[in-house]
Amino acid sequence: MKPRHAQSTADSAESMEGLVVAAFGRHCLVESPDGTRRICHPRGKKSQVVVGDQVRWQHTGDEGSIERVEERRNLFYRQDELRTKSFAANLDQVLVLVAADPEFSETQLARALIAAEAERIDVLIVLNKSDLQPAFDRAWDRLAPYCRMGCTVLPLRLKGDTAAGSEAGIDALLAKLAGKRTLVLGPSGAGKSTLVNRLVPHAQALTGEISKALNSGKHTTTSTTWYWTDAERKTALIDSPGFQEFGLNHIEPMQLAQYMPDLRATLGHCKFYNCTHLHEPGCSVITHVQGGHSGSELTTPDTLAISENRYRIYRDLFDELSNRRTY
Ligand SMILES: Nc1nc2c(ncn2[C@@H]2O[C@H](COP(=O)(O)OP(=O)(O)OP(=O)(O)O)[C@@H](O)[C@H]2O)c(=O)[nH]1
Ligand SMILES: [Zn+2]
Repeated sequence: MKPRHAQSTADSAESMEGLVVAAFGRHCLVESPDGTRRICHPRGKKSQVVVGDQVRWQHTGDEGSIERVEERRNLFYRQDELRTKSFAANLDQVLVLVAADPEFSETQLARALIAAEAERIDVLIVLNKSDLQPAFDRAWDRLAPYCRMGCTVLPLRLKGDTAAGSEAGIDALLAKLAGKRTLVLGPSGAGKSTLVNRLVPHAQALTGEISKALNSGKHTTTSTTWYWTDAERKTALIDSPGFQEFGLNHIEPMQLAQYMPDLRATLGHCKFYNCTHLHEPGCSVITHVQGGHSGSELTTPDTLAISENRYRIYRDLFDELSNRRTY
């Protein structure tokens, strides 16, 4: 089930507003508009809060009890056969950080972008380690289809071996983040911790404090954390693990092409209204796949070209989602 709108019956006049900035099991940390933070517990067994939720809460001694979760603008989540994992709610954008090295998985990237599209959340792709050549240029070329389909793709260098290799691209990135709530995802080794530490002073200390408060001193390496990058608390980075194993069980296979902007641009002209775009004759998607699956020879450059890799990802995902087990 998709926990889009968890609500309890109580809505007392004494309740106060707050923002969920960390969640772990049945505890969460709620920040008041004045910046103070307090451990709260959701009331009722079913109500579930996620980082980014706006809530109404009441004092219960030193802690608080969550009375109500406000309706979510969006909820970014993944779902595999066994469970649903919510990353965060009410996001302005998802930033996928990949690097020239280690080589990133395009399938993983595509999955995260599809999950964002399905919730109508903007995406931003950042390619880190521009100091590493020729790996960087190769990775940049692999991202060309993403630029073509309308994603913003930014180059970045957070570190380098030489003096000349100090940071670059950070200003352009900051401009994209300003005033927004951005979930940061990325494969291990891409530089996610380096980025968070660069943009959030004292991030490590803060994470330590949160773990201690929520998890009685143990390290919660698997939880999602909210950071303000500015004293005014206008720009937020939400750091979350879980880029690997990005399950899309919540996506209907027949909807999949709608969530892939390059495929979506070619929709509406297939011969069959219920075309799966896998093998049907007269399929407008297949016509635009680079490498010519349709056999049709286009004489002018195809502005709607779909890369072979992107189409392969579509086919594999369609197959996976059609064969998923439902409970
Ligand atoms: N050459 C180069 N190395 C970088 C750059 N940015 C980060 N690194 C290095 O890449 C390595 C991985 O960075 P981390 O920030 O630990 O990566 P991470 O994504 O948090 O990875 P996990 O901790 O495994 O999740 C570190 O050794 C960083 O110093 C860069 O722009 N260029
Ligand atoms: Zn089709």
